[in-house]
Amino acid sequence: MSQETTGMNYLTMSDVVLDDKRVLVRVDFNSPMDDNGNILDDKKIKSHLPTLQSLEHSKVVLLSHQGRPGDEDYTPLEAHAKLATELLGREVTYEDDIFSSCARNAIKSLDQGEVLLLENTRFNAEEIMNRPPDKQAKSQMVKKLYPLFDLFINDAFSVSHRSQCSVVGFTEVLPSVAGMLMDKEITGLDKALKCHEHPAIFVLGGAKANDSIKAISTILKRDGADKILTTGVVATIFMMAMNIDVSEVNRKFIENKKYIDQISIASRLLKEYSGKIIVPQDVALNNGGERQEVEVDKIKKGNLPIADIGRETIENYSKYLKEAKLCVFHGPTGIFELDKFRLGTDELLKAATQASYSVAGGGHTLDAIDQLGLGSKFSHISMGGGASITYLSGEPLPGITALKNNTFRYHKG
Ligand SMILES: Nc1ncnc2c1ncn2[C@@H]1O[C@H](COP(=O)(O)OP(=O)(O)O)[C@@H](O)[C@H]1O
Ligand SMILES: O=C(OP(=O)(O)O)[C@H](O)COP(=O)(O)O
Repeated sequence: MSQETTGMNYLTMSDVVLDDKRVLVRVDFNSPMDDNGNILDDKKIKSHLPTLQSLEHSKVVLLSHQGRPGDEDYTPLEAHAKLATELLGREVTYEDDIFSSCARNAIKSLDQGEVLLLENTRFNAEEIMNRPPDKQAKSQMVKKLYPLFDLFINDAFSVSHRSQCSVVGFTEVLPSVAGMLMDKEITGLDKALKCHEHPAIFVLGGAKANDSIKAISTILKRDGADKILTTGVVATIFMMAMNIDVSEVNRKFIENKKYIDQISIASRLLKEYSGKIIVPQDVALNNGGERQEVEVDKIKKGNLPIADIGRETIENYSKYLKEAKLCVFHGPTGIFELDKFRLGTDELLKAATQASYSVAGGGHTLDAIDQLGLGSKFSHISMGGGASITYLSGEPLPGITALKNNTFRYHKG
């Protein structure tokens, strides 16, 4: 049983018999993809190898999502099965459905040691309706699949902040345990959660700004950070909350991302926690592919997209990070995929490693860390961006709560 800090515990793979069992594993293979459907980075898939290697005498079925409906990286999982086959050194068969009779027959005919990857869970409409576990247990996916298994393993920490069918539904109806990656993530992040040394600095950027803004609210409520340094799309929203004119193109960007409602939340947070949330003083605009640095009150002039934080901000934020005892870094500071706009991400990642305990999370963030060769310099690297900051905000993650509740339901003795 885990030694997790927050009271109730969950079981791990070493608490149960795995050999000969029919095991359903929720993994998170969601990876950066190029326009041709190729996987750009194998870290997410690799991170599950310890769990999959421990299941070599079980009949294993994997569930994962990839992207979000409407996004360009919302793809089938065929490429993921191929890459998993290479990485695992054993065949991972791909089934292009989730719970049709074809998929169920393929599951039933699995032999010991075989691994089958089902289709992208988000191809099923019920998956992305965030609902409580008891409701998710009544979804078609759960009802059709669960009778075919003896055990459910949640190894997908990085999506456990979502109350989605494949994350919380099976724990209602099957004995369930945490996978090895899940357990490692919780252990690493608990050290940061228990670190009461100050200053504690969070650098929050990237594109999933609603997750970050929700976490900022919870972090500041529990006095969990001395400063929140905003970057990326999160910073654009806070600038708008401060009535900085970010120009039409950036306003449209926020609108298209459906983040307009986040502006008033950001405005409330700025008032409520005065001095805690820091907003860039300058940014780098994308002027025909070139880096054009301007003070934030000059953004309105050019109607050009914000693509990174500026040099003055980098310098200012680096000063905070030099003093930090705890640093949590989530999300690139800009469009780091373009060489001209990766300066902020590179410099702040380097500065973040100087903290006594440093945590970084999120697929793109880890990609940037890899490119800099900084992986070993962080105290804990989390596969989940949104999940890790939610965890560090002190808010329970539905996927982990579901595992804990399962312990009491199925393993009382
Ligand atoms: N100012 C910005 N405008 C548009 N996109 C941005 C900006 N800053 C960062 N991004 C984009 O955010 C993406 C990563 O965000 P996110 O998925 O939240 O990070 P992670 O995968 O590390 O959790 C990157 O593709 C990056 O180009
Ligand atoms: O990559 C993920 O999250 P992250 O970008 O916060 O690290 C997870 O796969 C969750 O994906 P989601 O944010 O579409 O639910």
